[in-house]
Amino acid sequence: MIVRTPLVVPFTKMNGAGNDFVVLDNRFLHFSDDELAAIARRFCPRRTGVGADGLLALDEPANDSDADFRMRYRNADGSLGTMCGNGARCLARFAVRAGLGAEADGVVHLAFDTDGGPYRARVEGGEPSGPVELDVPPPRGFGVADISGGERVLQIWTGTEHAVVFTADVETADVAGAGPRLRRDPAFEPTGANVNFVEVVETGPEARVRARTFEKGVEAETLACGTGAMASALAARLDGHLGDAERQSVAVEMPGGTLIVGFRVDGDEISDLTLAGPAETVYEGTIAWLG
Ligand SMILES: N[C@H](CCC[C@H](N)C(=O)O)C(=O)O
Repeated sequence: MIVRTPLVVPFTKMNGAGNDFVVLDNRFLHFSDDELAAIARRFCPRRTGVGADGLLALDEPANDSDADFRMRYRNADGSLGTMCGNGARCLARFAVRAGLGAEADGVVHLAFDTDGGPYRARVEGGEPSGPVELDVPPPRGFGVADISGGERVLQIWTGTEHAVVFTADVETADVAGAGPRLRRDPAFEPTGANVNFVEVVETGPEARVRARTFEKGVEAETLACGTGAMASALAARLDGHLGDAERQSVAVEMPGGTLIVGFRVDGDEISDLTLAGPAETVYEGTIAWLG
């Protein structure tokens, strides 16, 4: 009989507005991309694993980067997510607990690299929860997607691919039906897209929308999606639903909580994009990894 001893791996369970993650300090674990994908597939399932929408790994930054850390993200099915807005907010809080960043007036400032570009975070003091705000690189590729069925769907890249569908009532939107269909539409090949259903509730400089997101890689609706909240807010503004304020704030109400998206608009140029919302540590544990 072959007896193998599992590697005991410490992890932290975190969530941002109910979008939940298994978080590893990979500076000491050195898991490869393939290993992180396999760990996500093994431990993200809710009945046979820890239960999470994705896996976050905190890594050393590249040698030529002066960031505090590098974020790596895997969806629950092991696929790569180039960026995860809620995950980034959680990993920033995790990094502060690991002693990274510089404090000024009770706020810790961090810079980190992701597969979707360089980010900055401001983490407000206190544990285990509190607001974390991100400075986000500008979005790309806003436009009407060329969907096979001919329905009107917008697309925008906010660190990862997003589709946006406007609806009069987000409660009754067909997230479980239209979500997986649009997610695999040829218009979004080769990566596929996360699909956001968005209802505009209040217009103006301090606007409010309700949104629900079907996430690729989780292949289900999640309780909140940070890059999806930004996609929803930006598409609502750029598609003409919110007005013409130069400085735009949008409260994006998702099933698990509210995320605040801010940006500046000059014609169709977007700058100073921010994403803020809660990030919470729930528990610490160990997982037994047999490789
Ligand atoms: N929940 C994440 C998005 C994960 C993106 C992922 N599902 C993908 O694009 O593969 C967020 O807060 O932004």
